[in-house]
Amino acid sequence: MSQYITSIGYNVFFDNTLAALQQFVQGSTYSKVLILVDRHTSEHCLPLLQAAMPGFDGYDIIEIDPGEENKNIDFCIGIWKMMLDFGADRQSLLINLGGGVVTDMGGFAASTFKRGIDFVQVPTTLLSQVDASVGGKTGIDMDNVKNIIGTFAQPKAVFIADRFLATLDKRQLVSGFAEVIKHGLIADKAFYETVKGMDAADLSLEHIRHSVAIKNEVVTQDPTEKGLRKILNFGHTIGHAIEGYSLAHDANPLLHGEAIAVGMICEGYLAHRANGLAKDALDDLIYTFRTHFPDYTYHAGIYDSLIALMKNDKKNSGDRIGFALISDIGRCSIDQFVGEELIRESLDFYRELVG
Ligand SMILES: NC(=O)c1ccc[n+]([C@@H]2O[C@H](COP(=O)([O-])OP(=O)(O)OC[C@H]3O[C@@H](n4cnc5c(N)ncnc54)[C@H](O)[C@@H]3O)[C@@H](O)[C@H]2O)c1
Ligand SMILES: O=C(O)C(=O)C[C@@H](O)[C@H](O)[C@H](O)COP(=O)(O)O
Ligand SMILES: [Zn+2]
Repeated sequence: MSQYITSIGYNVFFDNTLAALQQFVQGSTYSKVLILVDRHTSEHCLPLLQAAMPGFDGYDIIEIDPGEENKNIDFCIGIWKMMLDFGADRQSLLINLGGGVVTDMGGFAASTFKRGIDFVQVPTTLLSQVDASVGGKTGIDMDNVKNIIGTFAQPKAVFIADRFLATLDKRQLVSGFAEVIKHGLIADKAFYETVKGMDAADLSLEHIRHSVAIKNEVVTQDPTEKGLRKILNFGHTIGHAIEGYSLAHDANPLLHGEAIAVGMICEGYLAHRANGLAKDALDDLIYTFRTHFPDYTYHAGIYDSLIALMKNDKKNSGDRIGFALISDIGRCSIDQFVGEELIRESLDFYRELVG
């Protein structure tokens, strides 16, 4: 296995990762090093990082509460304030040690603090290792709209160590599996066929590396999502709306990957109705997601709220709601605009499917 993948001006390390991080930090001339963690990564991941950098204690820790509900401007202000309190300057480095919430919000905080300081991503969930830490999308949510404020800002490096996954609970692991399956569905049929029947816990570092390689192939060609990169958003127009809605209304809200899995079934239906996806491919996709993910039950009364959330999707054009839709397993089309009636039909389709 190659030691690293080169992305948009930085490397994604997979091998001897924490040693590579140590080399990066201790070989650098940063005036200050700050580490952003949430409460869980502070407990489970920070000790591994500290052990990998023996004798190095020249850093300050910023700790936030965990969870998507905290990926917002209030917590971001908290991060900026802590950076100020610790005396961070333009030559400082922020290490984001955590899942996608920490890497997205930490990347955003770093990319805007004093007009931008360096940051590196040390992803600690499956989801952030296969997807969120790579490609430079950073951001926060607002009013249940996902990632509506953000930047494209590339990290200086990404350090992926699968040993962090040992403390991740099963539900979180499976959530990340949704993005692994997505990468197969949009661009690599053989990979989809390989992983679709696997248990998320059996994914190896090589599967993680392959998943990153698929994403990297896309983002290096289109870093700021002018075209091709939109394929990475398959399942997200409806999935993000469901995630935002669930976050606001459910006692135990869906995780990102769980919502995207529902979104990929609904958008799979749209792909079948409007983009030539064969019925047997749709059935296969449905079987795969329903094998791995819990059903989500909702009633038709929420459709207006979901459509209102979809109207904020970044792929929209004017008043048209934009989608990336697969046309076959491993092939995906961008700039598919679908009318509200068919979107509602896809929501009905899922609702009837799960009874
Ligand atoms: N920027 C991108 O390209 C991109 C891609 C996909 C998803 N995302 C974003 O990522 C976020 C979801 O990320 P996530 O699924 O990693 O969620 P998360 O960051 O909320 O982490 C999930 C939970 O696991 C805990 N945790 C993290 N690492 C742990 C470990 N090693 N051991 C024990 N507990 C650990 C966290 O504290 C949290 O409670 C969403 O906000 C989504 O929008 C961004
Ligand atoms: O990297 C991308 O591009 C993606 O779309 C990856 C998605 O899995 C991820 O959830 C991303 O955060 C969605 O971005 P958004 O632009 O739809 O908010
Ligand atoms: Zn996603």
